Amino acid sequence: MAATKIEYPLILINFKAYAEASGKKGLQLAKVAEKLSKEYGVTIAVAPQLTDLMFIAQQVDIPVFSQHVDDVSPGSHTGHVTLEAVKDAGAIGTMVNHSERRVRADQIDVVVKRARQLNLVTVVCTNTPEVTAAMAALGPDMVAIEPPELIGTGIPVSKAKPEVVTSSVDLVKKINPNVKVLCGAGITTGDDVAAALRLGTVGVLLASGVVKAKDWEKAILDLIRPILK
Ligand SMILES: O=C[C@H](O)COP(=O)(O)O
Repeated sequence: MAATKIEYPLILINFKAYAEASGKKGLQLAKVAEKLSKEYGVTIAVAPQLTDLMFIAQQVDIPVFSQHVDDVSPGSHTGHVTLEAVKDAGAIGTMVNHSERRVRADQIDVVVKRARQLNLVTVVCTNTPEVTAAMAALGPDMVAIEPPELIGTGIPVSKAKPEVVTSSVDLVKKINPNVKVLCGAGITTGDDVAAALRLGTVGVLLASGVVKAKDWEKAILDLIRPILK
């Protein structure tokens, strides 16, 4: 049964649509994350592929997020993903507006408000400090600043564009200090995570650095090194 509470710092691993983390392989990766999370007392959450959401949420005791959700209520909406379905699947919450799955600001607003009513945690992805500020005004639990040009490059935002992260953190503090800030794009090593935390974030959102690693356990162990309790 997936965990129902988030503690920070947070390492959120997005499985995207990578073949390496699809179906049973996705479950194996989530199990590795769960094992290391328990062993080292670090919060590691996963965002599996939507088709695997319930399958994985039922079998791991770490927070599980949906990668995306639509702004529709249950009903006549073929091919859409509702917040209710994500909750039924056992997810703690959802990401929304990932740069690979953008949605309109008015739709994000609906998702954030409805998610709050359903006690689901929201992570709104953003691309610039200005957009981060605008999204923080909607009151999600977290925003995740990710310059799209660094995604999947292995060049960490926390080192390559620290000013983007610090400006986002500063703006969010002014606009809605309750909103927590993650950063992502190119995060691969523990040093990248340490840099992200030094810049004022509460954690990272990452994908390829773990999903595409030859040895998942080694990759995650390196990532959590700076936050071991
Ligand atoms: O959701 C994750 C982000 O898009 C970062 O992806 P990445 O870690 O492969 O650069």
